[in-house]
Amino acid sequence: MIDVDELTKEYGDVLAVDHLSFTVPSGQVTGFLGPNGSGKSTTMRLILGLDAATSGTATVDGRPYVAQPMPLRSVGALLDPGAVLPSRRAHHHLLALAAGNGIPQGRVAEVLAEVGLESVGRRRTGTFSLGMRQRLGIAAALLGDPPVLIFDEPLNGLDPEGIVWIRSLMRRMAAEGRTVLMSSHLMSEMELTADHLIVIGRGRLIADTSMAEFIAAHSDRQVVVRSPQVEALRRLLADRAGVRTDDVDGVPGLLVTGLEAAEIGALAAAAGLELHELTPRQPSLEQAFVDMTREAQEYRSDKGSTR
Ligand SMILES: Nc1ncnc2c1ncn2[C@@H]1O[C@H](COP(=O)(O)OP(=O)(O)OP(=O)(O)O)[C@@H](O)[C@H]1O
Repeated sequence: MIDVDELTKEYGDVLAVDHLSFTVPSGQVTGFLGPNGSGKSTTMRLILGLDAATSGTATVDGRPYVAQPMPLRSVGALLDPGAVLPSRRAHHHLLALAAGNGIPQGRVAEVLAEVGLESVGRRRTGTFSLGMRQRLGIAAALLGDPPVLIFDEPLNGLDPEGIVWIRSLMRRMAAEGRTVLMSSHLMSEMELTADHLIVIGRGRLIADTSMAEFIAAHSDRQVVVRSPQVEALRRLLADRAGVRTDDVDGVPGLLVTGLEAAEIGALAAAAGLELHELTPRQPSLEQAFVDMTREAQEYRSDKGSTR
């Protein structure tokens, strides 16, 4: 279990993490979300003792990372896949990590196979693509068979097969009872992978909730409506509902909030307007996140406006 308590990090004038508290439980995948610069990587670095907190604490299974007797056996992390010497061969890189953490050498071949790099293990990492470096970073994280895994943007550089592979790896690790914390900007993938979400904005906690609750709480029910008489339809609906232009799929239409599809159909029929599409939109994490971010920005500008 990861415990973050009133964690705060200042870089000069920048408050990167601001009295942040949350718990990441075991047995599920927890997604870590926030707009660019919201403090996700900083929080992960603080949990891993790579940076010192200004105040507050972060512990893994009750101890700070630096106090773990065999860190790689306690926590596996992928933060910066570029942080490998380019002249090092992949399996030498892993052997060195294993030796420093009391991990049997045989484990190196196992994790190389697990991440699909067994055939290139003898190659120098400088010749690796971004996706291959990412896989090597994941191999390093898995090396000590740790109960806690922390992944910062693990999907970067991965091809579609790699993305599906990460999803099943994360799900399997959680099903085995491990604690899995992962950040990603790929919302559709996050929606398929995570059970729980920690959402931050400007270093502060915005949401700590299940995926289903987050989507339900932050996305409005919307209906996509297309019509050859789109302007007349807009005028008809504007008094009764939220109406935005929506040119998803390249066909101009309206995105209507606050009316059911049947109500829109009835109104259009009564006004003699022709409809070409009337589709309730399934709420998604992507939509919820965009809506939430908009709310968070309003919250932030309220709080931040000193002029
Ligand atoms: N070493 C550092 N020195 C100064 N400022 C830093 C440092 N590391 C991070 N910051 C600042 O802290 C804030 C949070 O950055 P952080 O990288 O943690 O965000 P993030 O949520 O991971 O962003 P992204 O989604 O873009 O990866 C940013 O304003 C960033 O510029």
